[in-house]
Amino acid sequence: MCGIAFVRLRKPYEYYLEKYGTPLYGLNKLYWMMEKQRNRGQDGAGVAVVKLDVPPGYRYISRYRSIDPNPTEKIFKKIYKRIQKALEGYEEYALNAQWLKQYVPFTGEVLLGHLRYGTHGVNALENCHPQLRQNNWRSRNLILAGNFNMTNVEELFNKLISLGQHPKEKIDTVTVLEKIGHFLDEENERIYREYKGQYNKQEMSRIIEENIDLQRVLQRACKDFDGGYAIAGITGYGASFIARDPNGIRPAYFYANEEVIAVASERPAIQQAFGIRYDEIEEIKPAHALIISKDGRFEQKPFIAPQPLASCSFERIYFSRGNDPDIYRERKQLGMQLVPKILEKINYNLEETIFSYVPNSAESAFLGMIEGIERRLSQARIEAVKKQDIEQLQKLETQYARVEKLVIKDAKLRTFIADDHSRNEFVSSAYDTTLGIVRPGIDTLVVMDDSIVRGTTLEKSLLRILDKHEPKHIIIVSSAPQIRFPDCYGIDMSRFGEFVAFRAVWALLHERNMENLLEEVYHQCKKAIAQGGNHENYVKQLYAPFSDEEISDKIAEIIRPASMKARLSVVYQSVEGLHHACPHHPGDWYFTGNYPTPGGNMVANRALVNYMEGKLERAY
Ligand SMILES: O=P(O)(O)OC[C@H]1O[C@H](OP(=O)(O)OP(=O)(O)O)[C@H](O)[C@@H]1O
Ligand SMILES: NC(=O)CC[C@H](N)C(=O)O
Repeated sequence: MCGIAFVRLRKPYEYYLEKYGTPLYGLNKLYWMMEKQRNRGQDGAGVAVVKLDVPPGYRYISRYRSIDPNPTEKIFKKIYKRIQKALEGYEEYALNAQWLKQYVPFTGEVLLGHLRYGTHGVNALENCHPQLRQNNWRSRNLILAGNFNMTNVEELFNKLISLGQHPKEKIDTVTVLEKIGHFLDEENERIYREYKGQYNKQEMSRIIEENIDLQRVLQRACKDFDGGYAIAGITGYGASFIARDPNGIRPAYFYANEEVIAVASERPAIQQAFGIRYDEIEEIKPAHALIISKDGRFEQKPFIAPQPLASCSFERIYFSRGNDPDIYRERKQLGMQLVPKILEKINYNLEETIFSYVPNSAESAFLGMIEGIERRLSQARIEAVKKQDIEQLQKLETQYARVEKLVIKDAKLRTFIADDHSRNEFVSSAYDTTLGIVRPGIDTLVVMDDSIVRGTTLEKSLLRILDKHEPKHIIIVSSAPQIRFPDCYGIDMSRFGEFVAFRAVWALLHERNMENLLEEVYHQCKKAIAQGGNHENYVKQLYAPFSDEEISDKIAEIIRPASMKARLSVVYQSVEGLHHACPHHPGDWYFTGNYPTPGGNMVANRALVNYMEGKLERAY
């Protein structure tokens, strides 16, 4: 998913030194926003700072990146230490803007931070953002960091080659950087040609910087992008942009006052760093870029034709921080609306049921579920009073939802976004439980989780732990619907073999001797890939013959550890339920296979072919 954090100081640098008494004002805000977005990426982080109007001969771009287990902390420690060291013996200049900007790194007005959750390329330092495209002409420098994933990297890569470029790697970060960089170069040339003869070469640099049209650069650079993106870029002279994809798949928010412009992938990061109200934060409109000129003026400008809204609902269910007030309410609603299904599963027997949840992102959905149960109980009491049904009233008087904290998560990190190599081991050691609470052989456990993707968290850890309580029945409730299809817009879920829902369908197809459907779909997908162009998502046909319940039951069979004694059921959210709870984030391709871009269908088709042919590579 990746997280972006951006700060633009709109006033002269000395203003902040005077007002806040420190050269670290912008950096501290950036640090805060990055810390509050650590949920978005654990593979690495990076920070780049651009200083405005530094004389030639002095560095004006500083950048640190890290793939340390605590990368943000590591980077900022290093930055602060570096600044402190530069000031040693020169303490009297600590608030001298001109001196700081000439001699101390990271003392600039335009700051960009990034937390990486890699979807293309390995978890190496060189793949961390911000990425730099350097040049001796200041206006040709480009610094880029983004939350994005492109489905058509191959095509974009080939286009770069046809332009005569020689890209150093075939990953989307490089392709995106080179693509935008190329059109920034062309924009430089366009202006040069326009003013040629009117100014000398040195003056020309200023003229170019004054006239660069970033909207035009983005219009030309992004037109072939097929993917989800929120991309932040800074030019060497300080003008910057944050561009959001035409479907609004990836999130981006901003806040501006007379001192700063701040951008982040999530609202709580901005709200907390600046101590403001939520209604002061705006969403960057899909298909628009927030363009900030060198002098600090800003405007949202369209750069691509808008497409139907498909904002990622998985952001709401799991990815984003749960303390965004809207997300909090949506998650509660997701949990609340599962109550009828759950009550049915436990035969309305609250006395012998314990409710709990998997920390952390499922907590709000769990609270919603409990609120839903309490509401139903109070409704039932009101009805019993109305009917003067004393017996029912007496029964209801002692009924309540038995809530216990059964699962404890020791690890601070998120298991889902841990890299593939360490994930299994990490999952098995991440959770612990509180024994001695459940009545063996009597109680049923209802445990809320936000998502079941690979099912490894349940299979390798939670079910084993929960079964130690010797409950009669364990019901795992997922606040998200079944994850059936790959994501190709920023979440690293690109192989069918990773989805427990797909493994379930695979098993069902074989059990019912439907291998011919599998063969047929495989050939359709293969043909589509060979033909290229726009195709439908043929893989949907594999899910079509089965009901949600059939797939859920098969999932329960698959994730059930061999040693487990309790009965096991899995209850999922429906897709309609998801849309009801999160009406403004209709993107649901991982649940439905309805991709908002043609490249998405191709990714699903390719992922199936890869699976059938035993290829483990990503499908984009
Ligand atoms: O089915 P799986 O593929 O195994 O993954 C799903 C699990 O991973 C996530 O937890 P995570 O530890 O990432 O995050 P959290 O603590 O923020 O909820 C999610 O909340 C599920 O519990
Ligand atoms: N999750 C993301 O947004 C990833 C960004 C980019 N595709 C990378 O792999 O680094």
